Amino acid sequence: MSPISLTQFLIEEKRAGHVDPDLRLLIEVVARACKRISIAIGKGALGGVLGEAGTGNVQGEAQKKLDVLSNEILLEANAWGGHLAACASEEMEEPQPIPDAYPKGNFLLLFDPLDGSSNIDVNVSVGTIFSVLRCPDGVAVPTAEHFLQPGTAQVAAGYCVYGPSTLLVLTVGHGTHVFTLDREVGSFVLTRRDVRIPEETSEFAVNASNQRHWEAPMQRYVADLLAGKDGPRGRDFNMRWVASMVADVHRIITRGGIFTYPLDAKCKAKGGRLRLMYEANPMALIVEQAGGAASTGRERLLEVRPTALHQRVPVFLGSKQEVDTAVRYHREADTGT
Ligand SMILES: O=P(O)(O)OC[C@H]1O[C@](O)(COP(=O)(O)O)[C@@H](O)[C@@H]1O
Ligand SMILES: [Mg+2]
Ligand SMILES: [Mg+2]
Repeated sequence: MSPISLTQFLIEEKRAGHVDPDLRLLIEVVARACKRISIAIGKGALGGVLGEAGTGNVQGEAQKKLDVLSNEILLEANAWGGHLAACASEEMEEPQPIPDAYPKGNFLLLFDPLDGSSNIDVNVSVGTIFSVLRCPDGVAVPTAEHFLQPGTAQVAAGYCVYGPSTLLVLTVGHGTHVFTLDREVGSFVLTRRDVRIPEETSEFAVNASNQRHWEAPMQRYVADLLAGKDGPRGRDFNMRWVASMVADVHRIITRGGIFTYPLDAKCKAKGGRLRLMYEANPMALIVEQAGGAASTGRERLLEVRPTALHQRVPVFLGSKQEVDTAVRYHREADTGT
């Protein structure tokens, strides 16, 4: 069968009633922006895009030049698009409404323009994560409160991973699909349709350097993984940690596994490390649509009621049985059973 492009795939999805015409065009605009980011990243030091920007963001983090550049590329591309009412980003304190001079649409776009920032200067895979919501009816100038919708309200979610090849992973609520950027042609081509994550896994991803700060159930859960076949799990587990969520999640989309950034004493006051609206929620929808599961350790991630645009949450996602197991450890600790 001849490969189909992202455009052809989205036309098929539109015909199937899975996406409306405006959402189809919005996804194409985001994909084109990711292609531009991929080109900028590919230039590396030659393009002067490595290193610090010298500015900070609402998270209190030092911004990398590529954090700022990727944010600008996404804002500019979407300002023109005509499918949005407003954008929100990890790199901006408040949402950015589409300027009056530009055509507007009915969607709200959230993004983490550059995920895995700590890996930019060491040439390790990084990415872009995005989530699409509907703008509530009758709202001309959306503010942060209009974005505070649970993950179940997402109409589309995706990430682009900038690695040896550039991949776009997308769901519009009917399965999860992988597209590869054909750099010669300059377009994304469908390379895996309807991905399924294996239910069981022997691979886990966590920043183990935080271990002493973890809660008791997390300590016990990882101790049993490390005990391997000599412990209660009865088999050996392997560990991976890229420290780019997009790369760690893409490995799970490809061959299974569990990714976790749990609550720990260091990030407890903030509610977690990873951001709900433009990291956890889009990844949770992508993973669930591929047959996996996503939880905070105590509730289904997609059902978390958002209270703030940049709020953080604990994250457990990936192979269903393993996420269920991690949740069971937390439930047992919380209920004393
Ligand atoms: O540095 P740590 O503690 O390993 O955390 C790594 C995590 O932080 C992140 O880099 C946070 O995302 P940003 O790079 O977009 O801020 C995730 O991609 C990754 O999973
Ligand atoms: Mg991120
Ligand atoms: Mg980021």
